[in-house]
Amino acid sequence: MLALMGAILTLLWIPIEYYLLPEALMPYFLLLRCSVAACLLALSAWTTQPYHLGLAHIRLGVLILIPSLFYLIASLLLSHYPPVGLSRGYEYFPLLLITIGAIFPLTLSEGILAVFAVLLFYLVTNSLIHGLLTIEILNTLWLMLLLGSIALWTELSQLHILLRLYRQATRDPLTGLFNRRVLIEQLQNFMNNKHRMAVLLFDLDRFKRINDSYGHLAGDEVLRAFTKILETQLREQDVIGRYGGEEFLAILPHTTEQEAIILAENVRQQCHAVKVETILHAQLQFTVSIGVTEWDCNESIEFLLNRVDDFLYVAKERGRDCIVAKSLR
Ligand SMILES: Nc1nc2c(ncn2[C@@H]2O[C@H](COP(=O)(O)OP(=O)(O)OP(=O)(O)O)[C@@H](O)[C@H]2O)c(=O)[nH]1
Repeated sequence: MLALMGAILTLLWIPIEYYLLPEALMPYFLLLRCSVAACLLALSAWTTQPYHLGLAHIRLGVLILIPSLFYLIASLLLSHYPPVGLSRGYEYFPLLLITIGAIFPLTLSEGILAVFAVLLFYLVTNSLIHGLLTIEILNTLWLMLLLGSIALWTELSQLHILLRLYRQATRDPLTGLFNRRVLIEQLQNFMNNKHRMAVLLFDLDRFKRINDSYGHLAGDEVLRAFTKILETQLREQDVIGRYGGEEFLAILPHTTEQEAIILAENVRQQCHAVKVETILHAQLQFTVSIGVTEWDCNESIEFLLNRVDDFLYVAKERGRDCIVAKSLR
């Protein structure tokens, strides 16, 4: 969007330059502006789906590089003529460039890199024309650093807000695990990529009784304790989330049913070992029922989730605190 706006503004400035620039320079500036507009248009058309951080960095780099090169060439062309009103306008260009970063939610290192890239271009351009570090160059450098710091602060604030919003949209606030929406998205991603996987559905047993006997805060503590068990017993590549009230789902990529049963059994055993202390210092224990299934490459999410839910139901019917899978029925 920004590149498209830049392309349009670059072209719109041509009639103004036509009246203000020395006639001999006009063909060069016409060619320069058309080339810059074409590059910016190409950049605006270059979109990538899904979002790719590495490519986003390259696009931001190119977005800084195109106007910086434009500034360098325009300044060199104008340096052969006595300063006119228009060339004074070009002096503001690096200041404008350094503030552009403020539009993006950049990290500290990305922001500093962008500021230094523009500073470097400014220094190279002006030392080619005026020689190194005149008082005017130092003055502009100081202004650029000031604006760059403000841009950095804005970039970091934006990033902070975005990350907070992202967390709120994707995480369960009590446990910090992924929410149901992310779990479904992840399942769909694995299915689209035809990844072999196993799915585990956990349901804490008689959880209502825990709430009724010890209070909701104690119930919340149990949910957190179970989250810790899942995080320690499952592997780094596994996707864990809170599926509903006291239900949790885990997606285990590249895992067979047999391997998933072993991991589920570790979780079940660990629940026996953990004691949760309530605010009234009572020690309470809990158990979990688990449904385990493996994805059959041709089935839909609904089929997969219904099957694992059926297995969980059977586990409850069998008296709870057990695992049910196709091979264990
Ligand atoms: N403390 C607390 N309780 C919750 C939360 N979300 C859901 N619950 C409670 O979880 C309980 C679920 O109860 P049920 O669906 O009857 O299931 P259960 O008592 O675990 O019985 P079984 O699943 O058959 O073993 C309800 O009492 C909900 O109020 C939560 O975030 N915190």
